[in-house]
Amino acid sequence: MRLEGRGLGWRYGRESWLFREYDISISAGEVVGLIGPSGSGKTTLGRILAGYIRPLAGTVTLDGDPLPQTGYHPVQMVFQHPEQAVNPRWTVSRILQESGPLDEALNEALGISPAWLDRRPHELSGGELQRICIARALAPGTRFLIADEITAMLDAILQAQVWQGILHEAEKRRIGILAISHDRRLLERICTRIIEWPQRGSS
Ligand SMILES: Nc1ncnc2c1ncn2[C@@H]1O[C@H](COP(=O)(O)OP(=O)(O)OP(=O)(O)O)[C@@H](O)[C@H]1O
Repeated sequence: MRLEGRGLGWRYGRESWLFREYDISISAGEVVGLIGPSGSGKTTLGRILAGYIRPLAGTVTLDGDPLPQTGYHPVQMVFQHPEQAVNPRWTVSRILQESGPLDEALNEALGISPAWLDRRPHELSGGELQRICIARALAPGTRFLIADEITAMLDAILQAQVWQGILHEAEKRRIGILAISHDRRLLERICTRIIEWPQRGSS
């Protein structure tokens, strides 16, 4: 399976184009790093690939077909700020089950404590809540994961543990990953290849 963006272009309102004619392709099982300057449009690209926004130019396809409009989305995105991605009134257990039944082995691999399940988001730390968002995004229907600075708030040991859990799951299920990060050392450790995001105006 292949997630492909062809000729992608985006700009906000009348601002200059953040990117134009941008091509990107991620295959099943690949872990692709994306690194580049702050504010250059990497998150926006991720949102386009995950189907949150339609590109102003170009197309996104999964094995040649447009991204599905209904049902569970095979391209999941996890953001830098987990508190913005969950319903604050729901329990952790309900948040996790939004995308399918609880997966105890995956939760354990991500360092999710069973004691958190009855809590609400504000009763977890940012790093704890992020692991919930990651587990939710790795439901059985996920084929690609767009990971946007997802472990920036974790210390080095937890960061390593969480990525180990994600990579183990991805390898088992041949999930393709786009890891967006400013941390080149992290990307060099986890990725099969790294893409340098083009400078603004260079494409
Ligand atoms: N909804 C929006 N409306 C207008 N401008 C926006 C919007 N979202 C982002 N921008 C602007 O678009 C540019 C690209 O933002 P984006 O978040 O995609 O960059 P980024 O490369 O992911 O940045 P960072 O590495 O800092 O997370 C920035 O200048 C940002 O201020």
